[in-house]
Amino acid sequence: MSDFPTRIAYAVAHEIVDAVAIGRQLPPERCALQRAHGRVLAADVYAVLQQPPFDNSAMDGFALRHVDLGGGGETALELAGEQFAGAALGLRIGTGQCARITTGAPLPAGADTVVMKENAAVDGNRVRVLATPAPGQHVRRAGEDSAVGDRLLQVGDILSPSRVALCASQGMAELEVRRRPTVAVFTTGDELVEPGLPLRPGEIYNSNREQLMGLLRAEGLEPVAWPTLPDDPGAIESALRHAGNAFDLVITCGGVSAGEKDHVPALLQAQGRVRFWKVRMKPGMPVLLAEGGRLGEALFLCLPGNPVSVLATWLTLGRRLLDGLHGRREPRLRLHARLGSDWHKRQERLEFLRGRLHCGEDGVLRVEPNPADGSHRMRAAADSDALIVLAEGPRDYPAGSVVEVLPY
Ligand SMILES: Nc1nc2c(c(=O)[nH]1)N[C@H]1C(S)=C(S)[C@@H](COP(=O)(O)OP(=O)(O)OC[C@H]3O[C@@H](n4cnc5c(N)ncnc54)[C@H](O)[C@@H]3O)O[C@H]1N2
Ligand code: MOO
Repeated sequence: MSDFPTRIAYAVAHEIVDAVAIGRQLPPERCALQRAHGRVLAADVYAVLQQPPFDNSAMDGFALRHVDLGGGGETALELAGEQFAGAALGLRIGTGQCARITTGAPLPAGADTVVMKENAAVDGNRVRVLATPAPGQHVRRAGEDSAVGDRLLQVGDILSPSRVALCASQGMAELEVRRRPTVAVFTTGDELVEPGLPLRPGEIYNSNREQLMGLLRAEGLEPVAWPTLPDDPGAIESALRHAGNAFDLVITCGGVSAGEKDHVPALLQAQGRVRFWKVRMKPGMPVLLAEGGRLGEALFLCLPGNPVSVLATWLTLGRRLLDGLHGRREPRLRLHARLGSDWHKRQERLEFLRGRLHCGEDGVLRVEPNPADGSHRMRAAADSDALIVLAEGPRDYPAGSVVEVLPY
């Protein structure tokens, strides 16, 4: 009997990943605004300024007092000055007057409405208003977007460009974000050769490293790739111990299944604390999650060697672990699509297919499963842009069935 969960359901793997991550949330750090894109906020953001900070014009035109406009017909007003976007000049608009104004310029005192220049004609210092604006038209009111003290963003929010811009509009030059984990990436296997070098019979090129590095970088991480490990328990232990003491997250790939050369599970069972090994999903079944124990403080996420298993386990479990470590508040967008053709599962295990997404003019998202479903079929993964999640249990999925999809 193993003293850790094994052959667990996908949903249980998610629960364990969440529990492990919550106990290891990364500490906050200050970060320059310009570097905050994509980071996760570690503190709520409150407005220190009202927005807009002052009443201002939404159009290039003339600021006026609405009471001065006649009921519907043309009105001539005296041009009393100009206020462009920039320092407020302290202009005041009196009865029968107006001021030239540009978009974003502070509204002169007394004015309450803007007529856009296309609806006005200038004749010396007279301005004829050709089409009467509604009261208050084209004025952006101070504070209509936010008031001082409003909570603008919350702990755990991802800093999208709009959110970084929102902080910039508040004058914030630094933000409190979660530190990103440091990540070491290992590929293992005596058969692996680096692209660019000659192959001998029985050997293959190492493709998983680049796949993993790309997937990790897409999350904004800066992973460090270690030299490929041979299928040698001593070499694996030594390298993983070094990494386990120096990184937050160690990701290995290969050597995690049942073969004579699969040394990773035994090492982590002996030296670390395995949180689960083997999830009832295909591909990716032998995936293992462990705390380092005597191998160091790091978390160890050990992915199966088959290339599509790497993709599936990272997208479904790895990213979730990362989100938990970051304390990400909003879950990633969950998408569903209609299957473009029938699919029959050969077994009951949860299965990830690869497929291509497209959204027709009817607004319905559809996904066409790729028939090459082996976990070594990299070309099918490359021809696709989404994983299709077929839940544990049902085996027959007629075309048109609604399935979850994970774009990649
Ligand atoms: N008797 C059993 N055999 C296998 C089982 C099982 O439960 N019992 N599980 C199968 C499943 S499912 C998977 S997935 C694989 C996973 O095996 P490992 O994680 O031990 O991975 P390896 O054996 O090292 O490699 C599997 C496969 O992938 C190729 N590979 C490995 N690393 C790379 C790389 N960096 N780049 C490209 N290709 C790589 C490797 O050559 C193998 O072909 O085990 C099944 N077997
Ligand atoms: O689970 Mo393995 O990942 O089928 O190929």
